[in-house]
Amino acid sequence: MNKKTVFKLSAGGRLQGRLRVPGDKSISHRSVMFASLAEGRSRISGFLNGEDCLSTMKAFRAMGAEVQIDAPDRLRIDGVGLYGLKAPGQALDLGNSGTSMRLMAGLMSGQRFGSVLSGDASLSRRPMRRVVDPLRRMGAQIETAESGTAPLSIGPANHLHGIRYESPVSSAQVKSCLLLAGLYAEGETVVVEPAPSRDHSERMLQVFGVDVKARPGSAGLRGGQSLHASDIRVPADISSAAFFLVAAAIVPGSELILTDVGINPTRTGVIEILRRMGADIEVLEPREFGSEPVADLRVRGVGLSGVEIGAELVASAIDEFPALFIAAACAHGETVISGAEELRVKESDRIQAMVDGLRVLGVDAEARADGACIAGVGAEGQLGGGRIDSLGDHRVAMSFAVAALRASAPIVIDDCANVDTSFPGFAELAAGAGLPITVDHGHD
Ligand SMILES: O=C(O)C1=C[C@@H](OP(=O)(O)O)[C@@H](O)[C@H](O)C1
Ligand SMILES: C=C(OP(=O)(O)O)C(=O)O
Repeated sequence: MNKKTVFKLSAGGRLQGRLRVPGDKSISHRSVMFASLAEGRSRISGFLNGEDCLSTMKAFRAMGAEVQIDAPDRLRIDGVGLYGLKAPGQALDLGNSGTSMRLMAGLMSGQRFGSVLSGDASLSRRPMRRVVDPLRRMGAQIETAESGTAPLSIGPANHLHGIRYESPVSSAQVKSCLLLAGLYAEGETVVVEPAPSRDHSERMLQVFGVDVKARPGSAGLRGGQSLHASDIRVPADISSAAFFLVAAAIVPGSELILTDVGINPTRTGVIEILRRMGADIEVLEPREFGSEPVADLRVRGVGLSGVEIGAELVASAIDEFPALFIAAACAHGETVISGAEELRVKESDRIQAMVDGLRVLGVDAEARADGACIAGVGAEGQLGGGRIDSLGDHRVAMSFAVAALRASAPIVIDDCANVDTSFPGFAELAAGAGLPITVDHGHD
């Protein structure tokens, strides 16, 4: 019997309405981490009550941070101060969450006690040398499995010293990891990246009173600075909104308004790419939630055209590519994606997973080392139906759910339980807006 969660979609449909997707995952993780390290009480609203952020929350509770859940999206955190965390009794299990593991690798490297960070099968395949190597250069005692993967064993901090690190990858996880270690290091820690990655850590650390020198493509701080409690209002996650942007954009006649969406410029590549494809997206009432810009987004369905997406747009849309593969499959003409090799080391190999799934739906798609080439069916054409393996990757699962709007036959998607890591309630919210989805949770 199938024990896994399956999404079942009938073909066709059109989305309409006004909705708010859950809180930003990156900002929610950081809110728990920084509030736990701060002195005083912080209140978080709009928190993403998804499995990944709950893994972070449980880890900090295990180290003595007082986290009260006032409502699923409201937390009250009594921080323990920069040196107040306690040794956890056991390994910290970070589930499916790369962000938790990489950021905490930096933080734990600065503690006076040792720790072990572990994760599920997918997280245990993901590369960790990108954080371990620079952390060792800072003086951290940290070991990986032979393949450079989790579990990570981190020894008690001896003496960390700041470094200037030119990262070969654009990664907010690497940058944030080193900044967190840098809080415990002597001198300054500076990270320079080939292209700017999301800057939520820099913005939020400043809110908590840390002097961070941030410029597009680099960030630095001096060690020993303490954090002061602050209230955080988390915007709706543009990475979750992306499924709805694509869902409305690929079906002429649809119209959606997505409210309170974070539009930090390091995250808005998906809007830029969809607009280049011809999508009608309006940014309404731009405003701020603390240090993060937000707006309502109105999207209307019109015909899309294929485009070339190069390396310069990859970092600002990194998690939105699975959804963009679906937009490309529905567009008129060819879409060529390059410079996106990072997609191969996410929860799944997202280039292969998306190309394989599109082929099941009859789309002419080819995987390349650093991207893909997708021949779209155009506004008049249709995708086929079929059975797709999401490989347990939340974003692959949600992307193929959206594809059903343009399919000629039902789509069944296997292994969808991990949608709860980033977007709890996706199926219900999408069904309410008109996506013909039902969920089969399987049986034990
Ligand atoms: O810092 C973060 O919160 C994240 C950074 C990105 O990863 P990389 O830093 O590996 O690009 C992104 O894919 C992930 O979902 C969240
Ligand atoms: C890559 C992702 O997350 P993480 O790296 O935190 O697992 C994601 O959410 O798409």
